[in-house]
Order: sequence, then structure tokens, then C-alpha cells
Amino acid sequence: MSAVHPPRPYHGAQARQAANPIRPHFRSLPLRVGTRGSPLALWQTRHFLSIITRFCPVLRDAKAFEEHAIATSGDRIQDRRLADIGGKGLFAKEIHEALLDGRIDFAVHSLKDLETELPPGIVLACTLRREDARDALILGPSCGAPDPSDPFAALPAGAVIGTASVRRQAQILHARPDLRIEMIRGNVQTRLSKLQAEGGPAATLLALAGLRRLEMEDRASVVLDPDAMVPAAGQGIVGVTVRADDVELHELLSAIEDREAAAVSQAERSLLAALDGSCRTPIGGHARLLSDGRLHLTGLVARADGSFLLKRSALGEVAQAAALGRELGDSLRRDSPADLFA
Ligand SMILES: NCc1[nH]cc(CCC(=O)O)c1CC(=O)O
Repeated sequence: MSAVHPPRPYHGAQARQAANPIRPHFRSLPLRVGTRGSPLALWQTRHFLSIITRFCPVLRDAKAFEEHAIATSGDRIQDRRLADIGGKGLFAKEIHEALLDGRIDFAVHSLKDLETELPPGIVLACTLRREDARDALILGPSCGAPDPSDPFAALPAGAVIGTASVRRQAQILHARPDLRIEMIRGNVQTRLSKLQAEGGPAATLLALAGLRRLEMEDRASVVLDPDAMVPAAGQGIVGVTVRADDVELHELLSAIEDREAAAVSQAERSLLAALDGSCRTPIGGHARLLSDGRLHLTGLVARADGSFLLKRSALGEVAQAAALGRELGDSLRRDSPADLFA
């Protein structure tokens, strides 16, 4: 079984609690929280609620929140790649609409699925402490034994890898041009079940964060080093959106921001924005905070068939996280074939 991760303190919240006490008569309750309906989305929403109630005791009442599960176009359309149906915005479109219409007060997202340019009137109010950003390789019954020092060695020659992510596809094909890709979508559980099925793919790739949150980390055969498989911008981070004019709620949500998650996601999302922002082009972005306080950012651009792959890293100050992402993104774009950004 996967390890249970004890809740870690949110330093940002604690530091600001004294300076910014939340008023005891906090607007009318319940607060309506929007989320997708998948088990992962619901887990993330409850995780967020457990943090906000720890910080803000007036919201501890069981009736303080009302959960609104919203089906999105991304959930309904299962047979095509996101890149072919309008990109990652589709996981959030209906949730943004509910927010703008006032049917919900705020929404909990996987930051990875949230477009870099939000609709007018919606802002990202906070990001929570990052779960592991790495991808995991999940081997099915036809594969060899996992070898952490050579993760793809367990894949038989010509094996079929099930993934809908052009980023994962490009990187695995670059390392192993003999492999073939089959599109699989659906939630984490559905994708894992396809590995066991007759005629299903030999292996798949999933975010370790999702597996961990669903207590399925034991399904990860090998966890991939971020240099071997550059994760998606925002992977493993939960983000919360609110209406830009809802100052009171925005203030409350900002108070529980995790500063490290905010810095790395800013660098990664600026990189993504500078490159393209759609999910048709394989793009990876992964930032981490070094012990000396600086940010290390790795960016990747590739061709979906793996025939082109460019990876670069840069260092910068936390206060310049956005500029770091933008400059690395610009440099990658300058040195990649122009048709990748058409
Ligand atoms: N695109 C679906 C999605 N959105 C967020 C996660 C995992 C959790 C996370 O990255 O925070 C996943 C599943 C996956 O990519 O394996």
C-alpha cells in the first residue's frame, strides 16, 4: 500500500494568520465550491477544504461548504485527444462559466489542466503545496521487471504505450523510437484497467501525484526522473480560482497560498505561456526551489513523434519567477522548428 502522508503545515498561512485575521462574520454560508466529478478532483477538493478549515475556524461547520461537481467537455469527450478538441481549457470551461454566473463561489482545479490565460473576470487565487511532480511508468503483464536505472528497458521491442499526452508520447518515443503509441483517455482508474485488458496497451504513464492521492502509488512500476521525463507545467499542484471582483474570498484564499508552489508554478506557467499555451505541441516545464533559495527551471519542446527534442535549464531568483519562465520559453521557441508553434 502507498504510504500515508501526514499533513504538513502551510507556512504561508501560519505566517499571515496573525497579520490578517479572517472576520468572524464571513459572508453568507455555505460557500459553493466547484470541481470536476472525477475521484481525483473530488479528493483534491476535500483536501483543499480540510486546509481552509484548519486555517479559518469559522468555516469548520459541516455546512460551511457545498460541493458542486460539474461535468466538463473534457470529461464528456473521451475518444479524442485534448489537442484535437480545443485543448486543456476544456477541463475548466464549464467550471469557469459556473463561477462567472455566480452558481459557485470558487473552484478547485489540477493546475496542470488550467489554461495559462484565464477568462476575463477569473483569477487564480492560490496554489497548494505541490505533491510529487514526476510521472510514473506503469508496466502491464507483458513487460519485463522494472529497472529504476533504465526505466524503459522493461518495455518489449515495438510495445504499445497507452497515453493521450503528446508530452509523454514525444519523450518516450525520443528515447525508444521502436515503441508505438495508442491513445487512451478516461480517469486514472479507467486507464489502469486498460493495461490488464486483452489487447490493451503494454504500459502507460501517469502522474505520480494522482496515483498517490488515490492511494494507488503501488501501481507505479518506476518513477521517472524529471530529466528523463520532464513533467507538465503545474503537475502535482492544486489551484483555486475565484471571481476577480470577489475581493473578500480572494483575500481568504490567498492567505493559504503555499509560497513555494506559487513560485514554481509561476515559472512553469510563464514558460508554457511563452511557448504556446495549447496542448498540441509537446511541452514540459518543471521548476524546483534550490537550497540556496534560487529557482531551477527545466523546459522542453519536442515533436510528437519524438524526432525533435530540445531541453534547457535556467536558474533565477524567486522574485523573478515569471521572467525566468518567459526567457527560457522564448529561448526554446527561438531554437525549435517554427511549425511546432503554427
Ligand atoms: N490530465 C489529467 C490529470 N490532471 C491532473 C492529473 C494528476 C494530478 C496532478 O498532476 O496534479 C491528471 C492525471 C495524469 O496526468 O496522470
